[in-house]
Amino acid sequence: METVISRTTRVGKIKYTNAWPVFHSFNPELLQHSVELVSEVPALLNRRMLEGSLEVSAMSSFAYAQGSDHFMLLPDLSVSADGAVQSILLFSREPLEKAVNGTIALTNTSATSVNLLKILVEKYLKGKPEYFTSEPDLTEMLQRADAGLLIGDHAIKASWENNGYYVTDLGQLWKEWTGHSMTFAVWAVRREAALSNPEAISEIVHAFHSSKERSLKRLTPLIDHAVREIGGSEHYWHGYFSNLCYDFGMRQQQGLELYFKYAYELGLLKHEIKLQIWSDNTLTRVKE
Ligand SMILES: C=C(O[C@@H]1C=C(C(=O)O)C=C[C@H]1O)C(=O)O
Repeated sequence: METVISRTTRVGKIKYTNAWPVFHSFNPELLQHSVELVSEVPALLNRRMLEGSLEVSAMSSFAYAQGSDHFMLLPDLSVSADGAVQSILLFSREPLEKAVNGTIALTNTSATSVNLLKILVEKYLKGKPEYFTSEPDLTEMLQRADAGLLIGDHAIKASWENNGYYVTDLGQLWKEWTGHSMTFAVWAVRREAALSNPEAISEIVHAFHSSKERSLKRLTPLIDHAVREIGGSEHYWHGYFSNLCYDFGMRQQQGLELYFKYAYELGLLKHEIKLQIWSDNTLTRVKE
């Protein structure tokens, strides 16, 4: 674990399209404080946040919970879905009821969704599969397993292929079972950075909020970029970005708290989680 807190704030960016609206207009060069942007899949950002080599990051909500003593959540930022999400998908050779008693390959890029799958399988579907972790390659996964879990752009691309697999959207299944929204990613700051560099964190939070607002007001630049970089149609991406929710209000918090409760009950999390949200005011109080 690093103990030196550099004055440059290292900020992690999820490199999947689902997080683009918060990052699209987030330009470190326009900020007064020094910011270095690190673009990676969620599992790597999670590891770096937990070991302390990033100060701020979008990360798997499950990984936030694992290290919640060290983190505060940044307000009103998340990647959530109230129902189908379109990019957290279980592909199976057999219908779901059968697949959940076979072998399931789990992408090594995720933390939230692999544990969401375990919760759904164990508590809702009453399955007893064997799991193994794999690179996010569906063909390889299904050579060894009955089903494979993909997230992000890997899931999106696989959903476009006419591969004949059964496809289960975990956001939809969660909603069907619990009636709740599901939060896959949150934005967090390490506590020591929030205390030692409050002005930088405040500037970064405001920059995220204005990027999000700008993107959602005008999706066209993001849609064009996604079509160029990933493929698919404008119609697809318009639907995808409009369907996801980037807020972290009561509805999202309640869904996430339920997910953490179930994860704790199954022993996937070692302790119960109380959401702690950063604000300019809290910091003023802490400093007094
Ligand atoms: C909506 C998504 O949410 C992602 C899922 C994550 C996870 O499972 O750990 C982490 C970050 C999110 O960006 C997605 O990847 O499609």
